[in-house]
Amino acid sequence: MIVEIKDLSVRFSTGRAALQALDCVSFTIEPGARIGFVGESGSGKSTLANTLGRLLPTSATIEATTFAIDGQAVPQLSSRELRHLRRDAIAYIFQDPMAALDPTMAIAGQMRLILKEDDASLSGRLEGVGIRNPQRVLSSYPHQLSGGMAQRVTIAMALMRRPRLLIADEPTAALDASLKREVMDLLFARCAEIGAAVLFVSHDLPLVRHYCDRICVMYAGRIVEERETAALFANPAHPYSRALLGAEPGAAKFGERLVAIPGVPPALYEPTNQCAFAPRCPDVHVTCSRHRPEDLTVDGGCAKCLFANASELREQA
Ligand SMILES: Nc1ncnc2c1ncn2[C@@H]1O[C@H](COP(=O)(O)OP(=O)(O)OP(=O)(O)O)[C@@H](O)[C@H]1O
Repeated sequence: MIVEIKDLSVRFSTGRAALQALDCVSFTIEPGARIGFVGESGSGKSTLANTLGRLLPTSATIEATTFAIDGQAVPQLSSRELRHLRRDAIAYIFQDPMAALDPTMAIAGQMRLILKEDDASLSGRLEGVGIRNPQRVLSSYPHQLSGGMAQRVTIAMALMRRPRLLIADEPTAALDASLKREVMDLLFARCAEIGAAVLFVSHDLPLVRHYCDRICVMYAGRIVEERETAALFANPAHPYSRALLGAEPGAAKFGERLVAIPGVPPALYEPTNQCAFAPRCPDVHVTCSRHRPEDLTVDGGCAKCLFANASELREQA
C-alpha cells in the first residue's frame, strides 16, 4: 500500500475558532493506482493533498488513527525523514508551474538540484515530456517559457526521482483547453511507465473520469462517496455526487442552462451531528438532520448517505 489513511482530521486555528477542513477522512492507494478527488471549492481537496506531504502551515493540527505513506507513519517522521519522504517517495505538481519554479535560476540548474546529471541526460528527460528543443529550455529561465512548457518541465522534474506517488493538484487549471489533454496524457503515461500512483485533484469531472480508476467525492471535509469511476458515473449513490455530476458543464447539452447546486456549503466552524449536505439535499428526510451518516457499502465502493442503498428505505423511514 502506498497510502493508508484512517480517520484523518485537520483543523486550522483561525482568529475566530478552529476550522475543521478535514473530518475523519479514510482511504488507501495501491501501487500504480489512479485516484481522483473532486468536490466544490472549500471541500478540503487541497488540504488533503498538502497534508500527505505535511505541507500545512503551523496553524494546522493533524489527527489520524493511521497516516502512513510507503509504510512510514508520517506524523511521527523527524524533519530529516520527512525530507527523504518528500524527496524519494512522493512528488507534487501544482496548478501554477511558475510558482513551483525558481525565477532566478535556469532550468538546468533547478533540475540538477534534484539529480546531478549531465546535459544529455537532462535533455532526454525533457524530451520524455514532449519538449522538442530541450537545449533551449535547459538554458531558459522560467519567465522565458510558456505556461504549457513550464508545466511539462515541472512534470519532468517531479518524476526525476521516480516517486511512488505523484500528487497532482489541479495541474492543468492554468492551461488552455487545447493543452490540457496533451499534458494530462503525458503525466499519466509517464507515471504508468515508472509505476507511480497518482492522486489527482480536479474540478474537471470529465478529466477525472477519463484518467482515474477510483473517485472520491468530497463535501465539507469528508469523503461522501468513494467509487470505482464507472460505477460512480453510472449510478452515483450520494445526492451530492448526483448534484455535482448534474452541475458539470460538460454534461449540459447545447442550448440547455447549466444546473447549479442550490445553496452553499456549510461553514466548517461547528462540528455537526447531521448530514452536512442535508440543508441543500433535494432528497432530504427528517432522519438526515438527526444522524451523521457513516459509510454504507454500495456497488464498487461506499457512500455516506443514510439512503445510499435503497430508495425504498427512505420511503419507509
Ligand atoms: N491555511 C489555512 N487557514 C485557515 N483555513 C484554511 C487554510 N487552508 C484552507 N483553509 C480552509 O479549509 C477549507 C478547505 O480548503 P481547501 O483549499 O482544502 O479546499 P479545496 O476543496 O481544495 O478548494 P479549491 O477547489 O477552491 O482549491 C476551506 O474552508 C478553506 O478556507
